[in-house]
Amino acid sequence: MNTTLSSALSASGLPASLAGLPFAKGHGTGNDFVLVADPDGGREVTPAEVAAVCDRHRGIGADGFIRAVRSEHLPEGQALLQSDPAAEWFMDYRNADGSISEMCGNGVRVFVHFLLAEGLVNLAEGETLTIGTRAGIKTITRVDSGYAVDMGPWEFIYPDHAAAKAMDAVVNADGLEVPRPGLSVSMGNPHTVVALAELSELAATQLTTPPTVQPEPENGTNVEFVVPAEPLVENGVGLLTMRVHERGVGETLSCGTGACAAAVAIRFWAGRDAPNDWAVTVPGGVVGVRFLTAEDGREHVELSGPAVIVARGTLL
Ligand SMILES: N[C@@H](CCC[C@H](N)C(=O)O)C(=O)O
Repeated sequence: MNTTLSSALSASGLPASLAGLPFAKGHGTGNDFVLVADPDGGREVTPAEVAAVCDRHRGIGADGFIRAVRSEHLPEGQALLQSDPAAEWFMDYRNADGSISEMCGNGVRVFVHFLLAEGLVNLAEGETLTIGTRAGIKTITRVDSGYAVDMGPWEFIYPDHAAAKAMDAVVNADGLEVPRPGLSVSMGNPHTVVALAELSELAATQLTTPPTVQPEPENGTNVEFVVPAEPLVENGVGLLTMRVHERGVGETLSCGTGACAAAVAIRFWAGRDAPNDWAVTVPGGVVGVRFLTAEDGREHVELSGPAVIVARGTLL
């Protein structure tokens, strides 16, 4: 046995550096996270530590790892405090493989729910809170069904190409009969959205191996396969069903930024009469997406959905 490695592990098999660390486990529509409070920023985590904790067989198991740090203790957070001194808390988000992502839409709701459960913030229904993320400051409102997050403006990853052709990528996945056109959308993090005609096609798509995307955005991409309902709109709400393969994770039961990107792409393809309100059904539940004109005069995307904490514990 490699003595260096074994001495770095505790009896649990987790990195010894993690022993004694208190954590919570939570999820938003089945997209699950291990959460750790590190108010003073003294507990930086390595990719190997994150991957060990998120391991579904030998760790706690999760799609992502979230560290709650006071913004003043991270360089990224300090920069954000200049524009919003109220953004006291920073969501330090990692994918299950230890890689950093700029943003996590389900994670941000669970993050705020965790801050509340830990007594680190107060937030009554109808009140808002700003928090720092690597995709900038986000404003979260506590609503009766959970949390509504102003995710900010969406963007095309390849603006000229997308506007001209309505698609900018070719996507293939096991189970698809032929490669499909995709549209690359940034919600702070990268997404490539593919529309499928039938739910049977969505079910046949295999996401145990990553889809291929040509061209792939520079830092990789999350890939959403989306079936628009027929008819698309019911009572003013656009209806979508989606599965996702997440960068740094694999297939997940839900992806909040992915649901936003899916609504952006389908609304773009649907044209002028497409609605501003969308309900996106994912394997883990339903999230809401709304397009609204924000105070800055730009179109923002609002994501809403539940957040749950299911356990607290201590790593051994
Ligand atoms: N599940 C998240 C997205 C997490 C980050 C993603 N895997 C990436 O690498 O960009 C969500 O709810 O948005």
